[in-house]
Amino acid sequence: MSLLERGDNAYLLLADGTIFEGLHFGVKGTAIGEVVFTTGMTAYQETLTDPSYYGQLVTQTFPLIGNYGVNAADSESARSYIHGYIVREWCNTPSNFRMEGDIDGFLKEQNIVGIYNIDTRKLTRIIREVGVMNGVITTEDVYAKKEELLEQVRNYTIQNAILSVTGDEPRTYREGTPKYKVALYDFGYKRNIRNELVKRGCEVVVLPAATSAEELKAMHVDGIMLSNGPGDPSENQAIIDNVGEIAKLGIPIFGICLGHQLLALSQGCRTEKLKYGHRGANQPVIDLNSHRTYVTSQNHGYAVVGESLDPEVGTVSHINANDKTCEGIRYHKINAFTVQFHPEAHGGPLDTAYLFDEFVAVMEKEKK
Ligand SMILES: NC(=O)CC[C@H](N)C(=O)O
Repeated sequence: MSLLERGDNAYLLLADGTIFEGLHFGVKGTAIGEVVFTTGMTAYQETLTDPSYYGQLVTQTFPLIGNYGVNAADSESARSYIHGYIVREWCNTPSNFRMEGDIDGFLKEQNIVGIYNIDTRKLTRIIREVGVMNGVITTEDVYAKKEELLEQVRNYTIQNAILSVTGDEPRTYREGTPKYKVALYDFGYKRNIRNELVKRGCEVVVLPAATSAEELKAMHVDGIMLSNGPGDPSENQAIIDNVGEIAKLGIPIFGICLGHQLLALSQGCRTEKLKYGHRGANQPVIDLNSHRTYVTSQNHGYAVVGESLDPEVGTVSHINANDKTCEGIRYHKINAFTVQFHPEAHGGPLDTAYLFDEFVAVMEKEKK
């Protein structure tokens, strides 16, 4: 019997009432979330462990997932925060010299409900046409419980996102004799952001999201990294106010994704929800200064409204080549630059890793 014919039933019910019938992998149960798609053809483990996916049901547009297995080294955080996983087909005979297990085992270990053998192309087309919507994966009889589930699905919102994923105490990482000390604000950070900094001679102190500007000041850091993270950026007023205070310290700042959005909000910008977001490893981004286009890794559902940026405060430095939304800002009055995409990749191309070099160069200049 092929993998596609085997196993217990699972269902995906969307907020608009559409039902997909599939089979279950991972754990059994019922999981509600916002259904989003990612177009990354590889790096499923990095996707599963990127805390920015907190509260979402993630579907992969690539039809075969799991063929190179999973391992401890490739996780982007200590655990997975996604609510559910949706694929066309998963591979139960993975093969790779680095593998330590398979995707089904990984989902079971992480307590994640998965569904496979559904038409993920059809699902993606619905999301692209209608926009991101909530849904539920269940291994129970969806037809018997449809109305009850629909009510829960329609009332679902991602809440307390940052506080659900941030660490509870500062942690320091270094290699050899570091030259710079960087505070990494953990809004749900991906490990490779930390690694890219450590690799460039930084001692990285990962800080809980609520660490105040005053506490930070006492640490005498050379630079501040504002991390990626989950949820609607505008729903974090206390953190946005704190980021505004942090920006006043005069310490060089580099922000990625949620960090970019939070800094922009603190500087008077607005954010908006995109129809279906940018998630994948081949998003084209134009650097408006050099006119070069970079292929970038992305995972976001919201964006800073470029027009809401006061020209005295900053300039939009990058835009998305597809929908022209804001992908980066250079600030004039504070020593900061931020990007909506992921220069740390994992997965995806390393085209924009040079931004970490730029951040180090800014810190070096400030030191002198
Ligand atoms: N990767 C991120 O930092 C995502 C930021 C934010 N949660 C969004 O969806 O837009």
